Amino acid sequence: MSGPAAPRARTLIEALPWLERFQGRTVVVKFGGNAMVNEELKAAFAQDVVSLRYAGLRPVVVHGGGPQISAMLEQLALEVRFAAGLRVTTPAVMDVVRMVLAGQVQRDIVGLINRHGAFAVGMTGEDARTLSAVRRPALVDGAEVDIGLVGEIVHVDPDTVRGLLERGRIPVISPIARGADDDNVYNINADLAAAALAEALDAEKLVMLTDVAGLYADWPHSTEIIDRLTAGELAELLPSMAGGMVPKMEGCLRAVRSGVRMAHVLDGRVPHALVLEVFADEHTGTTVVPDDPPAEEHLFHRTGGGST
Ligand SMILES: Nc1ncnc2c1ncn2[C@@H]1O[C@H](COP(=O)(O)OP(=O)(O)O)[C@@H](O)[C@H]1O
Ligand SMILES: CC(=O)N[C@@H](CCC(=O)OP(=O)(O)O)C(=O)O
Repeated sequence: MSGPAAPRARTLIEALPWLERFQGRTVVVKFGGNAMVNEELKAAFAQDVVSLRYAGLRPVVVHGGGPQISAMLEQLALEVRFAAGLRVTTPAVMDVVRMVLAGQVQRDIVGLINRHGAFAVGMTGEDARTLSAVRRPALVDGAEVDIGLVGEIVHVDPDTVRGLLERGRIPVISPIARGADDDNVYNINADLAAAALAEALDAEKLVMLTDVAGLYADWPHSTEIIDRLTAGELAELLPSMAGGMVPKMEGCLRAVRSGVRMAHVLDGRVPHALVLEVFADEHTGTTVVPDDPPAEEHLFHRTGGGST
C-alpha cells in the first residue's frame, strides 16, 4: 500500500479480523478511579466504549472510584483506611461510597457516553439484585481482620444487564452489592466486581484500565512489564503481590479460570488504550490467558491479526 491515505487504510484493514471475531461478543471493561485523571482521558474512554458498541461488540463498563471516595471522605473529615487493599468501610463510610460511586462517578461516565447517543444506563449491583455479597474480612499477616461493610460477591444475576445489552444499551455498573442474607449494602472492590460480572456474562474479554503500564515483574524496583502469563503462572505469583494489583490480578485469574478467554491490565492514562487493545495487532500491558486456551486463540497471540 502506498499514498497518503495508506496508513489509515492499513489500520482499518488490520481491524477486520478483530471485528469479525468480536461481533456480538461481550467485553467487560473496568475503568479504575486512578485512570480517570482528567476530562480528556475520560472523554476518550467514552468514545472508545461507544466505538466498540458501533463495531458490534457489547461493552459493559464497571467503574471504580477509590481516589474520588477518599477525597470526599477527607472533605467530610472521615477516616480513610485500607487493609490488604480493601477500604475499611464503617456505615458512615458506606454512605459516602454509595454517594460518590452511584451519584458522581457513574453519572459522569453515563453523561460522557451519552454525548454520542442514547446508550449508557447506569445502575449499581443493588439494582434487581444483580450482585449479592456476604461480609468479607481482610487477611492481614494471615489473620482475619474485620473491615466492616466490605463484601465478597457470592451470586451474580446477569438478567438485567443482558436485557440492557440486548436493547443495544451500554450498562455502567457501580461496584455495590446487596447482602445475600441480610439487608446491608456492601462495598465491593471494583476489580472483583468486574471479574464476577465477566464470568456471569460469559464475556469474551475482561479489560482493566489502571494507572500503570501493566503488571510489573519486580514492582516497585523496576518498570519491566510481564506482557503475558497463563492462569497457572499468575496463581504462583499472586501470593507475592501487593497493593492495588492484588484484587486486579485476583480478578483476572478468576475470570480466565471461569471461561473468559483473556484478561488484560492496561495503562488507562494512554488515550484510547481500549480501542487499541481490542482492534490492533499490537498489545500493550499485561495479558492473562487460561492454562489451555482454545486453539484459535493462538491465531491472535501478539502477532495478532488472524492472518498468521
Ligand atoms: N506488581 C505491580 N505492578 C504494577 N503496579 C503495582 C504492582 N504492585 C502494586 N502496584 C500498585 O497497584 C496500583 C494499581 O492499582 P489501584 O491503585 O487499585 O488502581 P485502580 O484505581 O486502577 O484500581 C499501581 O498504581 C501500583 O501502585
Ligand atoms: C472494598 C473497596 O476497597 N472498595 C473500593 C471501591 C472502589 C474501587 O474499587 O475503586 P478503584 O478501582 O478506583 O480502586 C473503595 O472503597 O475504594
